Amino acid sequence: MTFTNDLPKGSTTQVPCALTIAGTDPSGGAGIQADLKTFQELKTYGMSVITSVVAQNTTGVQAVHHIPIEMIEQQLNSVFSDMPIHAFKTGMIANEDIMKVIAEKISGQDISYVMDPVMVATSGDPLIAKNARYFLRQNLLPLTSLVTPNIPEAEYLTGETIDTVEAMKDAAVKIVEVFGAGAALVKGGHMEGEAVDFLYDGSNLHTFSAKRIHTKNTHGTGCTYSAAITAYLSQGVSLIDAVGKAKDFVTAAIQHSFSLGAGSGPTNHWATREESVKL
Ligand SMILES: Nc1ncnc2c1ncn2[C@@H]1O[C@H](COP(=O)(O)OP(=O)(O)OP(=O)(O)O)[C@@H](O)[C@H]1O
Ligand SMILES: Cc1ncc(COP(=O)(O)O)c(N)n1
Repeated sequence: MTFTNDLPKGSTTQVPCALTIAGTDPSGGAGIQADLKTFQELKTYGMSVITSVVAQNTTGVQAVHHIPIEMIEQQLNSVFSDMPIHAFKTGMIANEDIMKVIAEKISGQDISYVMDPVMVATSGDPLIAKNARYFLRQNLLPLTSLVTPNIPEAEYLTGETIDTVEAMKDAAVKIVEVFGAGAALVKGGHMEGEAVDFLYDGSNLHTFSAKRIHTKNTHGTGCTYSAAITAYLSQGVSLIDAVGKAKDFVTAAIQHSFSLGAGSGPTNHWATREESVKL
């Protein structure tokens, strides 16, 4: 893929560009902050549209403020009307009204769309309204190139209990074949043993496996993983290679994660740098 189209006036560099549409994390481990750190680390120009401001840290969520719908729409218009976007992702989309404005903006766009179907934070705090889950599945899921549910999210999307590797694979297939996602990556962070994820791309199942790292510092792993996939897609990397490279990125980020804060600490977004210092 080349990036000669739609470059902003005065731009001297051809650069892959990615957008995240998500909520914030002032403690810097998850949400928009994790996404932008990941884009930057992977040398993709990062942009963001904020859906909700979340007061949260490593111990949990303290408060949530949703950005008014008109302001979300304005942010989307600002970016989509002026900037090249080679891939985008969504994270926390808290309610149906926010989902609607995003769906309107992105339907018909021929750009890779990665959905992290964020429902509950690592801390257990809910991040989207329960009644909005159905809308997400019916209206946004069919617009995706890839959806990246963890086990509880895949259980919601499929309506099935997932407690085996076979059930994870079946869920990935069902999310594509029945609910219309472009592809589905069911993540095994919540299972025992190896950290195994299954990708169904509409034709084949692919397995991505890494050794489980024994750490409580996994705040933001889902955000970081989906942002890394989005960054690689923005660079024209194929879906399967993008997931494989992003898996290596998130595994290193967990391996070198930080024991910051009193709860589940953040991952290390610069862990794959050669000069990375293990703290
Ligand atoms: N302890 C771990 N060791 C190695 N890999 C892990 C570990 N925990 C999660 N992963 C991997 O990290 C990625 C994110 O998976 P996970 O299932 O945790 O997503 P998530 O639940 O959306 O993330 P989060 O914990 O941020 O909500 C997956 O590739 C998963 O296999
Ligand atoms: C704004 C926002 N989006 C997503 C997550 C999920 O991340 P995690 O499950 O790793 O806490 C989060 N905590 N905050």
